Amino acid sequence: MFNVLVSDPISHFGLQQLMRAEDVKVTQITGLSEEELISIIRPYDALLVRSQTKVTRRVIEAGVHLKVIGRAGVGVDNIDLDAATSRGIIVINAPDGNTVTTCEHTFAMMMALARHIPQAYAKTIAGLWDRKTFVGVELQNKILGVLGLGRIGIEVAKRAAAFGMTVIGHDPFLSEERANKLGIKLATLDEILRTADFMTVHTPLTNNTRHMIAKPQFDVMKRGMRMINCARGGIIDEAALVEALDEGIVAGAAFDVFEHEPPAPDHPFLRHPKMIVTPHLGASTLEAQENVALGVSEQVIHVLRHEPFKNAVNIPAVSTDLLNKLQPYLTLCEQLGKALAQMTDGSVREVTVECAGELADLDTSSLIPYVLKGVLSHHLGAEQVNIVNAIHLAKNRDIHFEVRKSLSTRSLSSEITIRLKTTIEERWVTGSAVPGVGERLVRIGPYPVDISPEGYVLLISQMDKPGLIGRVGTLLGESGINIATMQVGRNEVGGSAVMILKNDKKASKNVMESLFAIPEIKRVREVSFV
Ligand SMILES: NC(=O)C1=CN([C@@H]2O[C@H](COP(=O)(O)OP(=O)(O)OC[C@H]3O[C@@H](n4cnc5c(N)ncnc54)[C@H](O)[C@@H]3O)[C@@H](O)[C@H]2O)C=CC1
Ligand SMILES: O=C(O)C(=O)COP(=O)(O)O
Repeated sequence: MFNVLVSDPISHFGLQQLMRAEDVKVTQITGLSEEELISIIRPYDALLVRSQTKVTRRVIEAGVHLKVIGRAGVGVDNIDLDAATSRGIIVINAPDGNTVTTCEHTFAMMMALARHIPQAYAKTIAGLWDRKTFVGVELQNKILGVLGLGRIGIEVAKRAAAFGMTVIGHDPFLSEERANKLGIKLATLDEILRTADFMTVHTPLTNNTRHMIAKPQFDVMKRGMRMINCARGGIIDEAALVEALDEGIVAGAAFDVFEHEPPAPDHPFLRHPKMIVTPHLGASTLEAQENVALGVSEQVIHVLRHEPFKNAVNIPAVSTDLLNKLQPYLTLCEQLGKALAQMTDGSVREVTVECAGELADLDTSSLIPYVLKGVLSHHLGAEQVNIVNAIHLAKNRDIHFEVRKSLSTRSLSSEITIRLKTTIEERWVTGSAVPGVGERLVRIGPYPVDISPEGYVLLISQMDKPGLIGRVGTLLGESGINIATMQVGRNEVGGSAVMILKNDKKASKNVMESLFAIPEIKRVREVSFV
């Protein structure tokens, strides 16, 4: 049974997905302080949050059974991603469900700002009929600067065009071609600051975007600009904005988000006559809440059940098409890594993944976590390593890793060679995934083999001498070890040779020592794929 804790108000409709699952027990407790969350998190396998719960390093460390943190929404700045990644906890969000709803809120804010709707409403219901103070501006023929042209920014740009606005935008990841198609003129931040009549931000809050708009930016800004922030508090420096409002640089600002939420009662935004504010309502529509709760619940169940999942924010995203092509090689990579870790002495320094054949045409960088998982789990314990934290653990240990492409393939259409360099030696193994047959080890170092990576494999390096195979067979037989398959290879008659035996049982320490005591045997290793 998987225990799931829901610590923020999440749509019941979406949660039903979790509640109906026979192997999931859902507990919903909202409004917890950090200390309270720490005190109850221990038995939970999954934590589901929105933006209120701060999933700090301390919370993550107390959640010793956590496998996944689900964010029913987009922004994950309330979750310590480094802490989750280093603990191998998958963080999942629901990236699409909040797009339209936040875009529409941005427009609601932009229009309310242009026409002073909240201020006019307050006066009207107070019994005053003031038509002079609230003369607004039109959106038509104005320049809208959009900072961050991802899902929400692009939807905002599309709607702005329908209002007759000219849209200029800045996003390091939007190509000129795509921008042209969307009718957006790409601009630098400086150009936006100097020319836009309205500016709206739609970036995530990161170390790069924190205070992206601060005093130096207000200093060059077009006088009379109106600003909207329905993304995250902290992207625009709050104190600098208040100053710019007071100096008349900014004509008005509409904010849905604050650097600290909820803001203190004396926060200057709350009583500034040129500001309008909402309490982080961008995502708060029935439709969006159902969408994000459903989306994240589905993926959390997949993670818990070890089924394929999507929308993880701390694992590099791979397209479904690429993932389908790489799928047959994922287990192979882990097994090859596992084999090498058991075959080598010394501490691991370098791991290289060399792809040959058709694989060489693909982006195979996502194979790395699987190889590292195989290598590291031998040293650190299988429980400690997974594909989320494998890269992090390798980097922490100064293990260098890279993917190389090789254009040649000696036998099968696609092969993967993993090389492991340690402080004292370098070894390599090659494998392939054969349709209908599964994973195969096709070379150990230079020696061709054909082994399915399962069970126990004895690797013996010896001198090529008559009678040796018989002696090894007898020794294993007398120890009750059944040999499933045996392969031998040599460089030259009487030279160095290898013997690879696949056994049904693990060889004991005594057996290993007896084998090594045979004078012609130079090295014996057992690789366990169990
Ligand atoms: N007020 C609310 O309730 C909601 C707020 N949000 C906020 O909106 C943000 C954006 O959401 P989406 O559009 O779905 O995310 P997205 O990931 O699709 O788009 C973000 C865009 O910002 C761009 N970007 C990053 N750094 C930048 C920089 N320095 N300058 C310019 N562009 C930069 C990225 O390249 C990306 O295209 C979220 O991260 C979240 O913080 C999202 C949903 C609801
Ligand atoms: O999805 C996001 O990034 C949001 O900001 C929405 O936050 P919320 O789920 O409403 O607390």
